[in-house]
Amino acid sequence: MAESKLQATSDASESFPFVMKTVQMHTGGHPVRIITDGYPKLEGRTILEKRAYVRDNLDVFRQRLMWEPRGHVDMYGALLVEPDDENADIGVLFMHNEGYCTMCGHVCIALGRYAVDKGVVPAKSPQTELVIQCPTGLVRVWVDYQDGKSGRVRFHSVPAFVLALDKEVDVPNYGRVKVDIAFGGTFYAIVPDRYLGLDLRTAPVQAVRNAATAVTEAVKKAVPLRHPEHPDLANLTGTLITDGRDEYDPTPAVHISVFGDASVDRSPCGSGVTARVAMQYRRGQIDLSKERQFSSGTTGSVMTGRPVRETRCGEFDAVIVEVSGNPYYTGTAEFTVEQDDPLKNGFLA
Ligand SMILES: O=C(O)[C@H]1NCC[C@@H]1O
Repeated sequence: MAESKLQATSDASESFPFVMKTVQMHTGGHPVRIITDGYPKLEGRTILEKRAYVRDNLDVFRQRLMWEPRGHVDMYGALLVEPDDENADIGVLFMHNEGYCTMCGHVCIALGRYAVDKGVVPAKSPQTELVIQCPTGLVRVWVDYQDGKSGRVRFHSVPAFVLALDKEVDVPNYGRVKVDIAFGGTFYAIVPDRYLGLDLRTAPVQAVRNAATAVTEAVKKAVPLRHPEHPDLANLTGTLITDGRDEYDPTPAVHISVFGDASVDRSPCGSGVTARVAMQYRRGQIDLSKERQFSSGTTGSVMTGRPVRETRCGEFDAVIVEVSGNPYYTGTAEFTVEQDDPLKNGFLA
């Protein structure tokens, strides 16, 4: 398959000084560090097995690239892997400050553009279609392509569904709070800001980070998650604190996604947009084919979200959601790891 030339993995054993190479992009302000060289060869037949393998055997490589001094608490990475589904053009594992998310929309948007620019699929105007295999499943991607330049990207993720509406959870320091829990390739708790005594328009990001983290921890303790297809998909990635403006409106709805170990998304969070649209659709607040704008409360960057068709996921009524956004290149990097560096494997201060 054409993607093998993009693999970042090799049989080479680790020797120092160790070098890791990346291409850097961002979608809506959130970093996408695409690893192009320096990862050991992965084991595992399926993409979920490969995800488990890197988590259990190669986590130090994530720490070196996501944590300080090469990264930071809000860094995000993408490791390209051989897909195990013949319908996929490329496979990807996602990584952040804490581990390996099963779906990431802002990376799929950046990776769509990157894959077209690298010739994984032949570029076609006005748009080029490709399929990315993510741990959550196959994601269809369309990349605008005009006059030899790739641009805006939209994707259809796996079926999105609601697990719970208005679930009451005790959140230490915030009281009893009603949360929605929805799956947009991974699970999110969704809570309007006023339920937590916040106003997204004025709250300091640190206050949002703290409140969302408290909700995530409380939901993890109180609500058992399940996914009909695989137990590895039953993870709560984080919490979306929203402006509560879920009835359809042509102006952007705002939210902030806090995921992993209290990492704050600069983008509107593609999997979070998918989950929020699934929740809005279930509540009858948005119609099929009506597009809504979603703005990040951190940067003001915008993604669109649109329910496109109903489907099922096991016992759940589900919906396919289209999300779009703009990815940009920010550079390339070559990172060095020296053997005698006591902090060579990274840290979070
Ligand atoms: O866009 C997204 O879906 C992601 N952004 C960071 C956290 C999520 O994985």
